[in-house]
Amino acid sequence: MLHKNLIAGEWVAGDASANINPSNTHDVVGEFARANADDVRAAIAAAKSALPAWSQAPILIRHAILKKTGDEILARKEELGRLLAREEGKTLPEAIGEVTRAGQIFDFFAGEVLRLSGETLPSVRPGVGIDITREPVGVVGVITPWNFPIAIPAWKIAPALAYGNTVVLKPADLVPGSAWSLVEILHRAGAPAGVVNLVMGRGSVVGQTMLDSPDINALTFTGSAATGKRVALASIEHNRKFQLEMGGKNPFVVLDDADLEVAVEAAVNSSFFSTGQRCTASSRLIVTEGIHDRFVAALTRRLGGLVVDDALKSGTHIGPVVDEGQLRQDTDYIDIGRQEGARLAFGGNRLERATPGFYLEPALFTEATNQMRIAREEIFGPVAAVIRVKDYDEALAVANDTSFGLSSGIATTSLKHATHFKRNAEAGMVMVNLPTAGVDFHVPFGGRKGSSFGPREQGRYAAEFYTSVKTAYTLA
Ligand SMILES: NC(=O)C1=CN([C@@H]2O[C@H](COP(=O)(O)OP(=O)(O)OC[C@H]3O[C@@H](n4cnc5c(N)ncnc54)[C@H](OP(=O)(O)O)[C@@H]3O)[C@@H](O)[C@H]2O)C=CC1
Ligand SMILES: O=C(O)CCC(=O)C(=O)O
Repeated sequence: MLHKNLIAGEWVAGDASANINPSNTHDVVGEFARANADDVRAAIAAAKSALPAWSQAPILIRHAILKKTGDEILARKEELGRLLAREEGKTLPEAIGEVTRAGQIFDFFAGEVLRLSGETLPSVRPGVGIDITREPVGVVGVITPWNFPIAIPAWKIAPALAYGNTVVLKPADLVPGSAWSLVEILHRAGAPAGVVNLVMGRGSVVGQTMLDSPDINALTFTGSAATGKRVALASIEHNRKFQLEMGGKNPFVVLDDADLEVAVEAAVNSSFFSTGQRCTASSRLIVTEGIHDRFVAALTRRLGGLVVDDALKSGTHIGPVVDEGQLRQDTDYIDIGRQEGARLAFGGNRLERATPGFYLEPALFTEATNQMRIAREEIFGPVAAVIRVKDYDEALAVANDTSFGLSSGIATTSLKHATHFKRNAEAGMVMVNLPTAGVDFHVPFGGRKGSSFGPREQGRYAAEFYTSVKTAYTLA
């Protein structure tokens, strides 16, 4: 069956592209239609004409559609989790966790529809009243990456719809299956024609046509810094609101006084779970010298016990890398690390398994410095470098010496250091004795410096991007 694009409420065919399972490249997950530029323009036009009715729709209708969508996602989390693990390569428990998060996000924003509010203030002028209200921004373009195939579309589409906007979604070409399922659920849940449009296909065609359209009023993007820059430049050109979530080079600090077990578990999760393919993953483990050798020994032992295998197999801890291109990027960086003089203390080899897939042993470097490319550039794979430092002050300085600022973590039993780190880490999110990755669905998500641009995503803070504030003055 060809999975078609959804444009103006109709399923529209297009050139078929095969969605391949990275755990087994002989396994075709499904055939998905690729949209062309005309399809994209039709989707944008449909979103524009659906906007007036949707933005005025009774809030109970908007609430019901989002709630129904969230409930169905949660009811089908095992099945959708299998699809996600099969197309992206994260393990089945990780994939079911992501689907669950997507369902919870829809439920959360279904609730937000009923909590929309404004403010009434007195004016400095006698007899004048002021109302401050929020209105939809309009047609929202959503461009998403491959590493969270359902959660990222969910955390962009749910608030867009809750606040009365219409949507054109372009999911990553590598993983259209989960996005297609999400849109199909929304369609059946009653989203009117044109309110949610799905245009699958390549970024260079589908994404670029969205960037070039004067009729997209706001664009929300997650992906690489290079594409983020294109989104920014095109959006400025079109006077469009935009929001970018890009890379990370997140530090995880381990202090002498850390609980070793807590530190190792948080580091393994931060650096290697989800195959290191999270913008919140930690690829810099900054360790003070009193615990350094014990930490490296314990971490290496732990890595030796991890199973890298088919994402759907029970007992797999780390699934495959998403595709051949990303695998090449990971192994290139492993070579770069060696050439730069870091010591490969564990792993880094390509692995053969029962089925042909993109399997890579987790790679741990030691004796790295923060100036090396492996410590400065986003790798986006199961590769981490340990940087030895003297004390907390040096650890904090190294942690902040990066052009990114998404997430930051520390393992310590010292309240003083934990408190100081929370205040002084130059990142949008700080974790104490917890992994740098794996965030809640109901609180703000986003970073600083080169990691993010624009208002925060998720939770109530999402309203900043998806609404436009109006201040009205009335002479009574
Ligand atoms: N912050 C994060 O969460 C992520 C960071 N990355 C980083 O980016 C690197 C490369 O990954 P990649 O998937 O290529 O990232 P991209 O930035 O290319 O992809 C993100 C999204 O942008 C789309 N896109 C690509 N080109 C354009 C364009 N000209 N106009 C509009 N949209 C476009 C992509 O489409 P399509 O893929 O269909 O061509 C995809 O939907 C990774 O190795 C990693 O370092 C990647 C993913 C997520
Ligand atoms: O760590 C998380 O839970 C979210 C990570 C994420 O959003 C990303 O990698 O794009």
